[in-house]
Formats: sequence, C-alpha cells, structure tokens
Amino acid sequence: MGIVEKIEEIEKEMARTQKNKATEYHLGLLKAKLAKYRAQLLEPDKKGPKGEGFDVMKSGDARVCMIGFPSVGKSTLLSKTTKTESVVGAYEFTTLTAIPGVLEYEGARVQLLDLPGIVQDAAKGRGRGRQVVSVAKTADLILLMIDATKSAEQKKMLEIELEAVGIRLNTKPPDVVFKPKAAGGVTITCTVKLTKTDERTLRSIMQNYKIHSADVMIREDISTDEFIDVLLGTRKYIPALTVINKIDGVSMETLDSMAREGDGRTIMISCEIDLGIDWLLEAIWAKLKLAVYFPLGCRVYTKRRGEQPDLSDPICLRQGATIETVCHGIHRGLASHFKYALVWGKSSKFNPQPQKVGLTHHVQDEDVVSIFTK
Ligand SMILES: Nc1nc2c(ncn2[C@@H]2O[C@H](COP(=O)(O)OP(=O)(O)OP(=O)(O)O)[C@@H](O)[C@H]2O)c(=O)[nH]1
Ligand SMILES: [K+]
Ligand SMILES: [Mg+2]
Repeated sequence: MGIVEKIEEIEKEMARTQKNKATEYHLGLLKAKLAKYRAQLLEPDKKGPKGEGFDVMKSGDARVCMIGFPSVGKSTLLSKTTKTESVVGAYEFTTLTAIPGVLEYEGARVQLLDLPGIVQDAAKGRGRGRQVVSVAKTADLILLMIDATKSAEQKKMLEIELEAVGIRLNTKPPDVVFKPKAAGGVTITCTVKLTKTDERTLRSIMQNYKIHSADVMIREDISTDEFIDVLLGTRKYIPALTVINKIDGVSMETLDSMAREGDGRTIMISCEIDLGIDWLLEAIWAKLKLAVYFPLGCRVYTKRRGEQPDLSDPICLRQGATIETVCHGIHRGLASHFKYALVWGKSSKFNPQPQKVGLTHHVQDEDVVSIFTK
C-alpha cells in the first residue's frame, strides 16, 4: 500500500470513530500516525524530474510566497508590483515554475515569489502542488490569493493544503520544550492543567515514535495535535495575509459581505483597475516587520566576558536562528573568526547553566550568548 492510500485509510477510520472521552486515546494515536505519513509525503521525490527548479535562491530581506488556485491573478500582481514580468494568461496553469520578483519598500528588498496555481489535494501530490506548497514552507509571509468572482471556499481549501504540509498559519508555536535524552526515561512536567489531552496519551505517542527518554516541559494547555507538532519538529509557523483580487468583477453587495467576513488580515484588490495595491504593499511590510520581531521571532542578548548582558538591546532574529545568525547580527566578519559560544537560557542543555556550542546551535527566545573568537 502506498502512503497516500495509508493516509486515506487512517482518515476514513478517524471519520468512522465517534469523538468522545472513550475514543480520545485511540484518536490520538491515529493522529500521530497520520502526521507521520504526511511528513513522509513531503520527502523529496527521487523519481521526479530533476532540475525543473522550484529551487529559487532566497534573496533580499524576506520572502513572500503567493499561493492560490489557477488564474486568480498571481502573475498579474507580480508583474504590477515588481520589475519582473511573469506571463499572464486567461487560462489555468499559465505559470509552471517559481518566478521571483523584488518588492522595494522603505529601503528593504523583499522577494515576491509567483508560483503555479495549485489544485485541490495538491499536498497529496496532485499536479505540481506538492512542490508548490513545499516552497511555501520557505516563506516569511504567505499571501493566500483568492479570486473574488469564484467560490467562497477558496481560503479554507488553501489553508487545508498548507496545513497538510505542516504549515501553521498565523499561530505561535506551542509553549512546550522537548529535550530528547540518551537514557533515564520520560519526564513530563506541566505548569498548567491539561484539559485537552492527558499524560497517558502523550506518553504512548512518544512510545509510538520510539522516544524512550526525554524531558518534556509543558507550559500551555496544549492539544494532542499540538504535542505531535512539537515532537515532529517539522511544523512551520508562518504569518499570512488573505488577498482577494478581481474585486472589479463583483457587485457592491458581494464586496460588502466579503469585507464584513474578512478579518484584519484580509486585503481586497483589483489588479485590473489598480485598486488597493498600495494598501496591500503596506500590509505586507507591516506583517513582515512583526514577523521579524516578537512574537514569531526570537530575541537574543549578547554578553561580553565578565560583564552583564545588555537586556535593553536584543538582537532580533527569525525563528530557527542559529549562533551563526547571531554572529551576522553582530558584525559580518565575525563568523569567520568564531571559536565557540557560550549560551545561557532555554536552548542550553544545562539551563540554568551555560552550554558551550558551535555555529549550528539553534538559539531560543531570550537566550544570552557570548561569542569567543580565534
Ligand atoms: N477582472 C480582472 N481580471 C484580472 C485581475 N487580475 C488578473 N486578471 C486576469 O485573470 C487572468 C489570470 O491572471 P494570471 O495573472 O495569469 O493568474 P495566475 O494566478 O498567475 O494563473 P496561473 O499561473 O495559471 O495559476 C488573466 O486573464 C488576467 O488578466 C483583476 O483584478 N480583475
Ligand atoms: K492564468
Ligand atoms: Mg501565473
């Protein structure tokens, strides 16, 4: 049986299973299995064509990806807002690869990526969809592109495809620290009462993943799903804006109701009659600024030997930043003279004691770092 069939089988079983206290445990295990297979789906396709790249180099200060069904106007928007011309067509799947353009805004250069339209079940491997949604994983901001003249379900459908590849839109990672160990069994410490899952479920999920020793610190009332997210570590938490294009093609009434349904993250535009584009660019910029700083980013304090860290002046980094990123944040050439670093805080294995680490060590919010050079 292939992975797609296995996934379908589990989904069917979950649909058949009534949700109640007695089945909670079983459903938790099914969810864990499902997440495992979904992750496998994303592994690079060894049989697939090579070199037909979606491997566009990241450039500029941030990357924004446009995700939408065919012919919603993604290429039109790229051609309108950047110096890059991406072919526009009145037929579906005009764009077959990733086309980068550059948005310039207040001195920042932001890469805007035009991508092929996706189809439903893209994440399961239909069409080029999986490649497209996988590129979205590299984005600092995702634009969910919607055609105002088409189905109101588009946004929901796009969200489903992105979630299927492990992208969580507009949410913070759960406040859980998971540290695997070589021995000593599993210790779970909760600072809050768990109402959506229980320790027994969490323990059997870890067993399922053959994790026999680990320290788990839970500081938020998480669900079973959120725990699996932490365990797999493959989830990406990416901010998103909903962009409704072609509003020139709908009635005032429709426009009005769309405006009321939208949230603070919905922008309505028309590329055709040049409406709302400036507003969209401003919203992109505001959203990216937020993403770079708290709450989705992480702040690291630096400290010289023998001195106290300066807590008023953090280096603000993205999620997933390493000691190398910290070095670049201090000054360009620092990484090439790097010997080792000491880190205090959440990312230290020995917290509250410091850990000696190399360039690839991942820092966490509010860590204190001392860099030692050759
Ligand atoms: N009425 C109207 N038409 C638009 C607007 N923006 C784009 N279009 C038209 O929509 C059609 C599709 O535009 P594209 O930019 O090729 O759409 P796409 O999303 O890149 O499509 P694929 O690459 O095929 O996925 C073209 O005929 C555009 O001229 C708009 O604001 N209003
Ligand atoms: K098109
Ligand atoms: Mg296109």
